[in-house]
Amino acid sequence: MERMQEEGDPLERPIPLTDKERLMVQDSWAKVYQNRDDVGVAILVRLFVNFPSSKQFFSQFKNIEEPEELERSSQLRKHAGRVMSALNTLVESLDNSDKVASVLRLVGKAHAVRHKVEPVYFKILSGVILEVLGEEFPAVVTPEVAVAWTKLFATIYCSITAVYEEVGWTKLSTSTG
Ligand code: HEM
Repeated sequence: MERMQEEGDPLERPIPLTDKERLMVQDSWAKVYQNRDDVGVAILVRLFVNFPSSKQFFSQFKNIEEPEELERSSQLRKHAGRVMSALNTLVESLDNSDKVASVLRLVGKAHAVRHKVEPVYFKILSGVILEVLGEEFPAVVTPEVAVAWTKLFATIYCSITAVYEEVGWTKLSTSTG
């Protein structure tokens, strides 16, 4: 019975990071964060190009398809900065579970209550981040480092969905799974 829980989507399995994995996440992030503007925009453009339904929440570019035009959108660039900055706070605070919980609470609450974003998009975004980081920083984001990041994203996703449940999120659509 218990083994059942170990199967399934790794992005939905919240296993705590080991000390070594925390360091791997922090070391790799330091290199990524040096290029935060470009990386953040590349991640979000990839999200919106590969998963066009994720654009529906953004008034200013929900009807834009051209990657170059998406890249220029100030609303996209602003959100990219916010995502990178929140991730930076989380990575810097891996030893402080209260801080991690409070950041995720704020992010979860705002996206559920104000932006009405289906929680599945957080999982989709995590997959896109892993993909872009692996491509852009192959020497840094080795398979072992990617496993550590996957564990962090699973923790983030589970905390976010817990907040969604707490605020009484009800699914509006079935089109995104
Ligand atoms: C790690 C993941 C994410 C982080 C850290 C994050 C962070 C933020 C922050 C800090 C804000 C601005 C403050 C606020 O209104 O609460 C924001 C706004 C917003 N986020 Fe996210 N976000 C994430 C993922 C997503 C995803 C996956 C979507 C949808 C696909 C999304 C859609 C939005 C929208 C629509 C806004 C409002 C944009 C605006 O008013 O211009 N976010 N996000």
